[in-house]
Amino acid sequence: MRPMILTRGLRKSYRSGRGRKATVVEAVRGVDLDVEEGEIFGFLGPNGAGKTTTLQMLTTLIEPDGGEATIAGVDLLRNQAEVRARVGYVAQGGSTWDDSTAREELVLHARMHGLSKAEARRRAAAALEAFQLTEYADRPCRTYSGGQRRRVDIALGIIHRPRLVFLDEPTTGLDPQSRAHMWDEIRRLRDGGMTIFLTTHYLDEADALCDRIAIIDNGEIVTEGSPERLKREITGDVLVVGLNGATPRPPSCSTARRTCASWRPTRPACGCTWTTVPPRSRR
Ligand SMILES: Nc1ncnc2c1ncn2[C@@H]1O[C@H](COP(=O)(O)OP(=O)(O)OP(=O)(O)O)[C@@H](O)[C@H]1O
Repeated sequence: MRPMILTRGLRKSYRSGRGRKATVVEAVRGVDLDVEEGEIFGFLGPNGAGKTTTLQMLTTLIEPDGGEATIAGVDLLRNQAEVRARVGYVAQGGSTWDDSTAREELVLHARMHGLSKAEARRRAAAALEAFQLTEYADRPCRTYSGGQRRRVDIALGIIHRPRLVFLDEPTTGLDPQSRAHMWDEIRRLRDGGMTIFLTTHYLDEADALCDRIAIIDNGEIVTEGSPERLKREITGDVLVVGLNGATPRPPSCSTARRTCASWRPTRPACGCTWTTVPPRSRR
């Protein structure tokens, strides 16, 4: 197996404001990742953990402050154009226009990747077929259901047939049936030879879908491994990862850091499912 993503010490801080009022957020604090070719790799963590920032660095949308990365065999810092050509990226917010049809969007994206008109049309038709969208292909995107629109987003992200695709929360907002369909689509991409790196808030999604998972909190990877291994090893009371979009802050813990020994697995009032994982240092 070849590494598809390899990062060492990847870092990113954001500075807002000026002078004495300036604040710095260390969004990603030295992340090491090893993702093998052909894997579905899940990147899990609560709100504000650093998932999107990491994803945006890996897809060249923002520049790291430090560290190294090789993406699909290309040096991220030295050859961003080649990285972009080799990867697909499906953002959280989606990328379709309300008034365009799925077919128009797909043809346009294929053209932007340098394909001829005829080839772009062929690719669009094949993608519509593969994502079971042919029936709706010529209707404006505003008329699609959430699940259909998400399928169009993914078809757009891979129209240039990349070896590696990044999916930012691909199932957020979908109902359980549409989520299950989306999982099937993602597995099908992997079975076709693509490597998938996805972010998610949902532990059940990571468990059902991913070959391996890394959990990030407060800008650092706190644990990684296969879902089976993590489930076997999760015994600690040290870090609580909030699911369903909530950042967990147990009321008894004023520091809300994983060094705080008072953290215990609980079910908070917001109804989130929480889980506990040990930090790297205690594994
Ligand atoms: N442009 C920005 N300027 C300042 N701070 C930012 C910026 N983007 C992100 N941050 C901060 O960086 C940290 C990490 O944010 P990021 O969006 O990477 O987290 P996330 O894990 O993707 O969260 P979510 O699950 O809510 O999407 C957060 O504290 C966030 O407020």
